[in-house]
Amino acid sequence: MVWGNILTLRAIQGFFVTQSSITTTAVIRWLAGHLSAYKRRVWGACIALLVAAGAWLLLGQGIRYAVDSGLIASNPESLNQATLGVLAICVIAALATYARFYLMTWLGERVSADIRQQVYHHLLHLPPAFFAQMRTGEVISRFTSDTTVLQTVVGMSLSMAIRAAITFIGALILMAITSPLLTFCVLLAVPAVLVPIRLLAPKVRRYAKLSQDRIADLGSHIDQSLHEITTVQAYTAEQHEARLFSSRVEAAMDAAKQRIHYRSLLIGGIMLLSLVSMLFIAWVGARQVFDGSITVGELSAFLFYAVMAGGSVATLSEVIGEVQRGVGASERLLELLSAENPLTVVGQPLSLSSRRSPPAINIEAIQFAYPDAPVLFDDLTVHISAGETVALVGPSGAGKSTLFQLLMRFHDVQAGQVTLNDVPVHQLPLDVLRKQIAIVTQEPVVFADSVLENIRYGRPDASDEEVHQAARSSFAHEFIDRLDQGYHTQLGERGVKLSGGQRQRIAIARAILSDRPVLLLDEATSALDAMSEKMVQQALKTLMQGRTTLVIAHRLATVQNVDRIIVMDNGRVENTGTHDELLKSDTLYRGYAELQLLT
Ligand SMILES: Nc1ncnc2c1ncn2[C@@H]1O[C@H](COP(=O)(O)OP(=O)(O)OP(=O)(O)O)[C@@H](O)[C@H]1O
Repeated sequence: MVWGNILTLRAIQGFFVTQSSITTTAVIRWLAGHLSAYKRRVWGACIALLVAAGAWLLLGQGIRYAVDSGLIASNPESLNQATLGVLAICVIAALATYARFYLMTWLGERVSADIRQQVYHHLLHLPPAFFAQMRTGEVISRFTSDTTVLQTVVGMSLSMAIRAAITFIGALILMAITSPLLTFCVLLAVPAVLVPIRLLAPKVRRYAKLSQDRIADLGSHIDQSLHEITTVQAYTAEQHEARLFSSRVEAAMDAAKQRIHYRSLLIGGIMLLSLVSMLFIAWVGARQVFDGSITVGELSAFLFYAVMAGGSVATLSEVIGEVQRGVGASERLLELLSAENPLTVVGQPLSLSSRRSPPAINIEAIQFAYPDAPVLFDDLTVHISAGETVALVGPSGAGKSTLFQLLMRFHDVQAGQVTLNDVPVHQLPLDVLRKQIAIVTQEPVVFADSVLENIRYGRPDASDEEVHQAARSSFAHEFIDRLDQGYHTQLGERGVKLSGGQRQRIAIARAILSDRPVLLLDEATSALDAMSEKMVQQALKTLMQGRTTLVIAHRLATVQNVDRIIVMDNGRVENTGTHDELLKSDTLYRGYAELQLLT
């Protein structure tokens, strides 16, 4: 099918917009978009910035007045006036600086918090294939360190850069009023100062991004090794992990060294060029005082402005590196945001005629391969009637779990279609489709939350009593009751405080509570002891009534009584029938049954 081909093509090309196509303009537009939600504070910060810069500039005039009318003219009255004036200017400058600092830091925090939410929301909707391609540790690093860089850049560096730019322009104007000749000399020096910025800033930015990438590698290493700490320690792989980590730390350090090198060059180069220019200007100025074309006060004011202008350029040179770092961090976050979800509704969105009654499931001549993997299903057809309970059996790798994934549309088929009540899944909004299905996976998932909330995950609006009822049906109530704080016991990350069988019963309770018309059970009772399994099987049997159920089971004892068994091998349906029929007609199935002493 054409849509299938288009989707695969996109998936093969990868999820990302390539980094080179994210321009600085796009980054600025993106950040400006976030800032525009807080216009009043942005205006407030700009006004505070202008007032502070203006006050500092006015200080030069105070100095000129104090020198010419006070010092040189030996007039104490003027000197007092000038001192009071300068004091007032200082107070205004300090108040405006407070307002600027507060507002800009607030904006930095706010924007990075908003960006975290935007990126997280986006990621939540990306398909599992994206996370198979991108390591979660890397994603976490982009969240934490890149947004922190942005927070500093928007909150501090950007305001410093704007303040420095305003001060520079203002100082230049006042210098021009004081002495056009000296200002001309300053203007001659400006291009020289810009040369290192032009040459070195792109390098700083490149190495900043590389350095963040290396930090992300560290994040994913920590994430993986600490999550699997039991395996690491069981195989006494601590040394190996430490060595690997150390090599990654060094790689991050190397990238950082390059960034620091170019940043230092940038700062040092600009410093040197501005100081040399200042020296030259002071020399020309002193000669102008000699020939009487300017007063000592004017020269003092001019030098004050020149120092301010030089200081602004130095600030700019420092924060430009930081801003480049922010652009690098933004690029990495924009990359995450550019990842597209290929699983969109194709054509006119349809709905299901009845959301409550169990649907018929049809898999029609599908073709499917995982990205970069050989074809798994080639022309596979499976029909499941409404309300039927069907077991899928077959050797490992036959494609049983993949069928579940296709039913929930975690991947798209490349040809053919999967339908629910004759509605193709690719024409159903994803949430409508997935709200039809309750799944218990091979490795039951338990979140770091209370037992109550773990079960309620299946239906967030369920009452406590409904949660207890679901736990009773999955035979989980008894062990939950024995826990320290019963249903309020916190289960720890990934449910580490529970046994495999207990986790499975929590997952089954969640599925029971969710009360959805399709039930997918992937080895749902494999971790239970014989006694609990028997009880849970009984509970599942009741649950399956009035639902369309697909069960994957390696142990045939658990599926002997289902309506139909489908024997799969190598992505193909080998046979189908009841347990007794298959015992007679299917050698693969009989072989299984004999191994499990069921004959
Ligand atoms: N995300 C993936 N990317 C690439 N290949 C995959 C992916 N998931 C599964 N496969 C491959 O697809 C094939 C079918 O896997 P699947 O998990 O559907 O088998 P299964 O019948 O459920 O096996 P088991 O009974 O061991 O769970 C296997 O060869 C597997 O290696």
